[in-house]
Order: sequence, then C-alpha cells, then structure tokens
Amino acid sequence: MTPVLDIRGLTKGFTMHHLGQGFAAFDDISFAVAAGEFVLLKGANGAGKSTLLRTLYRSYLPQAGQVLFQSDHGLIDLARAADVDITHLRRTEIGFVTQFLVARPRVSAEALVAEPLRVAGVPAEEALVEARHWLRTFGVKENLWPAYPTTFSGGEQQKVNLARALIRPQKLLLLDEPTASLDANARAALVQRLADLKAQGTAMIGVFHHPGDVEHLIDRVVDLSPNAPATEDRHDVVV
Ligand SMILES: Nc1ncnc2c1ncn2[C@@H]1O[C@H](COP(=O)(O)OP(=O)(O)OP(=O)(O)O)[C@@H](O)[C@H]1O
Repeated sequence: MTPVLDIRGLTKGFTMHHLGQGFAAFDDISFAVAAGEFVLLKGANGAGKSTLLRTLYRSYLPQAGQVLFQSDHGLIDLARAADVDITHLRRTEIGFVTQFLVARPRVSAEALVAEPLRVAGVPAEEALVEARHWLRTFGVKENLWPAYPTTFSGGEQQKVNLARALIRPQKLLLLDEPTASLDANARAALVQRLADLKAQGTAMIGVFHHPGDVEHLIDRVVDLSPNAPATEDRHDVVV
C-alpha cells in the first residue's frame, strides 16, 4: 500500500549563532506511515521529537531528506513544497495538535472550533452544532462556548484546542503531547476520538508523555535516541 507519509533521510540541525556552533536535532531519519497507522515517537528529553513533528508540519525546513506526502493532488515533498501549498494542505489534509491554543482576540470558543468546518465549506449553523458537540465531548462548560478563550484556564484552552484540531478528519495528524494537563474525562474523550479517526484511516504520528494513554492505538514506535533501531514493531516494545 502507498504510505500516506514516506520520510527519507531527514536531517535537521540548529545553529547557535551566539556560540558559533551547530548541532543535529535528528539525523538521517527514515520511516513511513500508512493510512490508519499510529506511530509513537519516543526518546529522552531533547532527543528531537517535537522538532521532527514541526519539520513534518514544515514549521522548520530540514537540512536534508524528503517528506513525501500522498496528498489528494498527488505526491508532494513537504520539505520542498511552496509555502502556499503547505498552507493549503494544513487547511485540508494535515493537522497538528499541540497542548497550546492559539486564541484570537474577540473570537468565541465555538466560532474558533467551527472554523475548520466553515473553511471546508460546511454551512455556518451546521458547523456550530458540530463545534458545540465537540466542546461538550471534551468537557468545556456550556457557559464558556460563546466566550473568548483568551481568559480561559490552561486546561479549558487545551480542550478548545483539541475540539478545533480534531473536529474535521484529516489524512495526517501530528500530535505533540496532546494529553498534557488534561483531566481524566478529557483524556478519555481524546483517546476515543483518536481511535475513531484511526479507524477512519487517519495516519498519526505522536509524542505522548504517558504513552500508556494510547497504548492500544500504537502500531509502531520510532525511537529518536542516538543509536536506537530505526523502527520497532509494536509487539516488540514496552512503551
Ligand atoms: N528553535 C531552536 N533553536 C535551537 N535549538 C533548538 C530549537 N528547538 C529545539 N532545539 C534543540 O533541539 C533539541 C531537540 O529539541 P526537541 O524540543 O525537539 O526535543 P524533544 O525530544 O521534543 O524533547 P522533550 O521531550 O523535552 O519535549 C534540543 O536540544 C533543543 O534544545
């Protein structure tokens, strides 16, 4: 089967200009992810997990390698694609879930959550009904739905963030510690949503501080620790 994402020889380093030196965040990473597959990234603090996710999302440009994404418009190398194509893919096919909400002034929680559906052409009222469903599912109190999330607590903001990021199924989902600081109910709702998306064919690559939360979803583990084997089958590993 053609993978959704085929990562080949990916290398990313940073230059510390004030120290006049550079270092590799990760070096020569290769692995592929198929539709409906869940890949866990592991490695010690600083191993390069977040940097790899950000490079796949093209927030960072790699120094070498390819990130071949099977988009609806054909195969595209995310490491080299034009910014305009990346912007389009982020709206339509590639999602990124972090623990941080990018709240916007004077935009309500429900409008923020409904936005990805609106952009996809769903009528306003329908998108709002769906947004409220996900806000309820992740445990955001109803009186907060029309309010501005800039003043919400950290956990409340994160729930709005999850509702927005997961309201619309994507072909590829990148997850950077999405369970951090969630209460038990929201964590359970998130894991259930991820399981449903996986069953619908979403390919996922994620970093989880407590991988036990998603243990039953993991198909493969990619270990970014120096000298680790490239990938490990799920049945071989303890996470
Ligand atoms: N923008 C940046 N500029 C310079 N160095 C950076 C930058 N971002 C990350 N690094 C460095 O790259 C290395 C990898 O960082 P990264 O955040 O990817 O690690 P991680 O595996 O996600 O760690 P953690 O488990 O602590 O979240 C670290 O040594 C970090 O200091």
